[in-house]
Amino acid sequence: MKRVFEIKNVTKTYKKGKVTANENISFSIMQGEILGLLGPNGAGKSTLIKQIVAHVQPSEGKILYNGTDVSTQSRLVSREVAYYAQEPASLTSLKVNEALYFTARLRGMKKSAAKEQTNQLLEKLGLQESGNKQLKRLSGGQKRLAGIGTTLIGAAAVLIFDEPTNELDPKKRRLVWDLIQERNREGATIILVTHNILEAEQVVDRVAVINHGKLLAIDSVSTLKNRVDQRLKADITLATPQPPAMEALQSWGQLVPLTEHRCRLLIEKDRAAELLTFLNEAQAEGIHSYAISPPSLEDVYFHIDKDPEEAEEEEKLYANA
Ligand SMILES: Nc1ncnc2c1ncn2[C@@H]1O[C@H](COP(=O)(O)OP(=O)(O)OP(=O)(O)O)[C@@H](O)[C@H]1O
Repeated sequence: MKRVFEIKNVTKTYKKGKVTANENISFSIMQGEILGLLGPNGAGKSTLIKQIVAHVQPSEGKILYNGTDVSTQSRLVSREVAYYAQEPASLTSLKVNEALYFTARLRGMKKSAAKEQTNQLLEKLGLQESGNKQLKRLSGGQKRLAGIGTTLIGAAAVLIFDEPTNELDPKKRRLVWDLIQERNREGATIILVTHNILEAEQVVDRVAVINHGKLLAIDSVSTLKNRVDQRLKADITLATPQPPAMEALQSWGQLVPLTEHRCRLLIEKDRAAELLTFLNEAQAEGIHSYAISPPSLEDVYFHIDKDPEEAEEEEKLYANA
């Protein structure tokens, strides 16, 4: 598979070296993939993206786009790589339809095609009524949708989305993920910066986890999941503290008390069916409700991103259970 971007030993510091936003990061972004960039606030994700789109220069290292340094081809990158920052200062005085249309033109579309795609996207995103409004006059969610429109418009080879579904209602979230996946199926490479691990898990091929400016892991979702505890989690809500069923629960696997009314049972996969039967029968004995889930990308994230103190605390908790 072809490497679209190669990030090579990138370090970015601010404030004369006092703040290290990215530290010696190296990885490649492959053509046609959906790569999720995960990490907590201040981890260094936006800094990395700004360097990928050549808005900011690395302090050390370099970034190649199709084999050539991005800093020597920033015009080409801005044509081929669609990125809408979370709070773009420059576009907010434009009307929504102007922002879409001009972006399409900047990406090399002919006037008539740009107009047509602007109208199509306004309709798809449910923004027809807002087409003539200035971006700064839109609600938070509408602004986000307009930003997604400016990323989707044209035929960019790479699309970068920063928290695309923030502030969106559930229907619009679904719509946005569908549109992103549609562009990916058409061949676009997608980079997705997000905190929303649960939603990202549905769409990403690979995940890069960043914290404190460092790349902590990069791999496919399934490989990363293999790094965490493979047991199923049964999260159980108790009708009363210490109900009669509690003793029996302990014989099923590792039982971790969470609160007075909640506990987590970790069981081997092959016992799930039996456990379901038991839980249904045990409801009369003080089990209020339950949910059984396999390892998730969220587990992976917490596993990778755990600081040593937290890890020790958790180990103790599980050891005492
Ligand atoms: N222009 C700047 N000048 C000084 N420090 C900066 C600058 N931009 C970012 N930083 C610092 O670099 C670090 C990484 O910031 P960055 O915005 O890349 O994080 P992020 O992962 O995108 O966070 P978030 O999820 O909150 O958007 C932070 O400590 C931030 O304060």
